[in-house]
Amino acid sequence: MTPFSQKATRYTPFHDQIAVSLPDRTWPDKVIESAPVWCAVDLRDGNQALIDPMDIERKKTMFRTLVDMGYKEIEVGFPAASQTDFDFVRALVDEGMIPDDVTIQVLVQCREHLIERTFESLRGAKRAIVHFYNSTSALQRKVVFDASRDEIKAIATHGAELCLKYALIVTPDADIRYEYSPESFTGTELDYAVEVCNAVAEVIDPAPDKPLIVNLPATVEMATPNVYADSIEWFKRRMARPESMILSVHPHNDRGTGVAAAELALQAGADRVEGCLFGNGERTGNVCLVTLGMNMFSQGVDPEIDFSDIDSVKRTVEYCNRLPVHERHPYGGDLVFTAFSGSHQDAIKKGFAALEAEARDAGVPVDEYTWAVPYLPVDPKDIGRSYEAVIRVNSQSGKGGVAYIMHQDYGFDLPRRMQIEFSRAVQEHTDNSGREVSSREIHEIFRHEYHPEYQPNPRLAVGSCNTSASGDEVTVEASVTFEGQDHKIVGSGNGPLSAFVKALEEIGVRVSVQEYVQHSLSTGTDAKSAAYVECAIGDRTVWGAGVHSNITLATLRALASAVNRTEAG
Ligand SMILES: CC(=O)SCCNC(=O)CCNC(=O)[C@H](O)C(C)(C)COP(=O)(O)OP(=O)(O)OC[C@H]1O[C@@H](n2cnc3c(N)ncnc32)[C@H](O)[C@@H]1OP(=O)(O)O
Ligand SMILES: CC(C)C(=O)C(=O)O
Ligand SMILES: [Mg+2]
Repeated sequence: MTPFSQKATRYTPFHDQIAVSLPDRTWPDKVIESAPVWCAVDLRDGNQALIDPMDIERKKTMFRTLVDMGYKEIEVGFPAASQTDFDFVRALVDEGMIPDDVTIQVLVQCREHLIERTFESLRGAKRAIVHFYNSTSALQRKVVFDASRDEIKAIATHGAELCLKYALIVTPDADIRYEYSPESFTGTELDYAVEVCNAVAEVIDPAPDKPLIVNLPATVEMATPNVYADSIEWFKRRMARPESMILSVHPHNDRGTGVAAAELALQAGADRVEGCLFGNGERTGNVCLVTLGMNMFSQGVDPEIDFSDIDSVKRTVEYCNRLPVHERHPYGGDLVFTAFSGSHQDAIKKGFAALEAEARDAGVPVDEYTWAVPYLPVDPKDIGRSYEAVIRVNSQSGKGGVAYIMHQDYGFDLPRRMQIEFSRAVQEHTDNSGREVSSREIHEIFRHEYHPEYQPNPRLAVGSCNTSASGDEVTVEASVTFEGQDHKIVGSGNGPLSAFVKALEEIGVRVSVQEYVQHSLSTGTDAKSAAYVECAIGDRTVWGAGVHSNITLATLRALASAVNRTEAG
């Protein structure tokens, strides 16, 4: 059997098939500064690639979603192909579902009976784009049509003539515009593609106020996206009636670079882009309209499409297509705003804190302040997603992620060295389980580690306490249980904590406090306080935590929590 490494010799490099030479290209220096004309082809190209094509209810749902998002040109089907597609176009027209600022588009081959039926589907429509196509590629001319260049060009021009004919006969009162696609453009010699499109333009006779859309599909993506961009710029320079022609692109994603191809094509002068939500479509899909639009948004360019509730768009697309959107799909996937790894979590946590501080200093609401958080290209909230899933913890996570969850979900603002200590406890758990640990589980681990009432076999428990002050001196009287014995202990110091440390000496507990932090709990039961103490006890340094509505009791419990984390000595 031929080894895999030698099988590559079966494939012809693209540059040996199609010559694209544009040494004076200008597109690499261009920047996308405004939205193109978008055309959503989910209901045609997307639908023709589905395992189970959409039924009429699904089609209506998809159509409404596309309209609500702001798409103004929507390819709604191939009405001559099936009764379902025909009926759907009829339903859109008859039920008045097409808003005045939206134009439906229908696709048809350059064959008379199909063109006639297509116009029948549009009877009564106010306006539409009739999109006719034939393949022009060298390969298809040979194997599908067995026809010469001139014969293939004649299919296109005859298709254009038939469209004009049936528009007059069937839809004389409608505002019909035309789109022509030299299908398999990427496999077509460029000089020939321009010859065919200019010949079609000659027949259609477009005008600036009624332009012809010339759509150059990467029916199969065959080369790197810079080659597509070169071909678009090359073509645009040679369009016979540039003022009356709209240059449209229709990238597919066979090489996984559909988005890049569309973006470089826009730099190269394309005016319009056809694609599908979340990249549904033939084989590896059409170019993803969500990614393209959101890429613009993330560069400060208004895509003129509303992505403010991306989850609901995703749910609709999954319902209509009966295909899942991948968890890693740009912008919409479930995991794309989630960091599991420690250093990312640390940076995100610091980024959020810095953003909030800068917005506060500038007196600007944080959701209007210039976005800059590491690892998050856009603010998830701008597209209707929450911060809940931004940080998730598994064995790859570090203290930043654990601290973020403790703060975000439970209001605990753990001191830095305590974060390090606690994250070791969480890490031990994730290493043992080998899986992600939920926010609830992290809280549970925290309680077992630090809360005196949950700690296993606590040595020291604080019951009630009284404090009194005289001058600078504070006296604490506390009832405690230590290693099973109840005690009433008293001590004085310059604050309740040092007084309690002193009192504990009465029962032989020696503690040296290294750090003490307290704050009110900002979430949940607002009236409570949290206290954290770092203590040297014997030869160990450990943290303890306490929560109570009384700050002194929270502090004493924190100290007890630290004692409970050491062995009897
Ligand atoms: C790249 C794309 O996405 S293109 C769009 C593809 N989408 C679809 O095809 C979905 C809907 N299509 C269909 O349901 C069917 O193809 C129909 C109903 C339109 C036509 O069905 P049929 O006539 O039975 O068959 P089919 O599509 O195979 O037609 C093939 C014939 O049309 C010719 N043909 C194919 N495309 C075109 C075209 N665009 N213009 C003119 N002739 C064409 C072929 O050469 C072939 O001719 P032959 O029979 O003389 O060999
Ligand atoms: C019909 C055409 C535009 C098409 O879908 C393609 O070439 O991919
Ligand atoms: Mg296509």
